[in-house]
Amino acid sequence: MSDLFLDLKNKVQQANPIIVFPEGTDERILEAASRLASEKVLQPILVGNVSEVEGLAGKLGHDLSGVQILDPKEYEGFDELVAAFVERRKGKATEEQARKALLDGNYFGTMLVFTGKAHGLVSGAAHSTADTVRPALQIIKTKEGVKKTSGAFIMVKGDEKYVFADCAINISPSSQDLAESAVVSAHTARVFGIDPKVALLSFSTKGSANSPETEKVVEATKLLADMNPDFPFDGELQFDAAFVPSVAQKKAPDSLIKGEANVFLFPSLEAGNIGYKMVQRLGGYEAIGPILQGLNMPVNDLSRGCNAEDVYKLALITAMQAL
Ligand SMILES: CC(C)(COP(=O)(O)OP(=O)(O)OC[C@H]1O[C@@H](n2cnc3c(N)ncnc32)[C@H](O)[C@@H]1OP(=O)(O)O)[C@@H](O)C(=O)NCCC(=O)NCCS
Ligand SMILES: CC(=O)OP(=O)(O)O
Repeated sequence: MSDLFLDLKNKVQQANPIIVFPEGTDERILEAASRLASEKVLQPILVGNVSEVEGLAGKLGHDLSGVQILDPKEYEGFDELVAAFVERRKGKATEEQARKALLDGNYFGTMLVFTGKAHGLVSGAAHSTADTVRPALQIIKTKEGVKKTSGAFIMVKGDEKYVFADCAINISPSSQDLAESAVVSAHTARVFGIDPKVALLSFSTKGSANSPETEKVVEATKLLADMNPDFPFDGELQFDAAFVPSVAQKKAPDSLIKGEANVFLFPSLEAGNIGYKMVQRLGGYEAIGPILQGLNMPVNDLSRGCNAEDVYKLALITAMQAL
């Protein structure tokens, strides 16, 4: 495991937080939860039918000592969660709707986090991003000053670390969304020991093309400048002008980041989601995330293409966000 994650593990281990995994019968989740508990890194809660979860763990040879299993149908605090859900949704859910929703692992797990019974949640190995994050958007909500959450990936290969955003949430971000996302992504970079140099990406560099799509990124760069952030940034830049110093010199000689960007803001979810998967699958980078940025409490999504190691690492990140 890289220094980044060994460091995270040491930090998290001291606090030993409770992390809920709504997909208790997913093999990758079981493997990661068993490992996290046996290494005493954190206290996992698996959501699911107890005999089903235990049966599968037994079959796969995973020890569940130190792992709690909660079945929403049998949970003794269920009525309390229903009342808290109805209260939080303020007229948007009846008691009957709340009872139905809370039988779903993602809603149940999110309410455990919201009510302080767990410190964070990791899901999405077997659910789409929409189904994983919707409960968090409705219940946990964004922090003061953050209008929209966005999904960042930490892309890691050896000592190289980059932040890619938004690869998961906002399908067609506005220029304001992009500027705000740049600020929270720079914050995410710092959490992972990256000194942020932010590029707002486009298919155009400094006016080499002109269209509503390029204008959106130009406008986002201006809005970001108005926010007076404490990190270097530039846009609109093509990826090569953002990442390769010799190309930056040709295409954007006055660029503040000089082809040394390490935080990349994609102009649309199409670009971000396709881009991260290409770098992961063709470039051989580990892609850890998506880390949901700007929420009040840590809830993180997995790609359905994840493996147990990805679950383990995203759980470490989630636990660290909870410290
Ligand atoms: C994220 C997503 C699921 C939200 O869509 P949705 O469920 O239709 O959202 P709605 O517009 O119904 O809003 C539901 C709630 O979430 C909130 N919300 C929606 N998007 C949000 C965002 N980006 N940040 C914060 N809150 C958000 C809304 O304000 C609303 O809150 P309310 O019910 O308290 O009023 C949707 O944008 C989506 O599907 N994105 C793409 C996900 C994806 O497939 N990614 C690729 C794989 S990673
Ligand atoms: C993040 C992501 O793309 O998730 P999935 O692969 O599950 O759609």
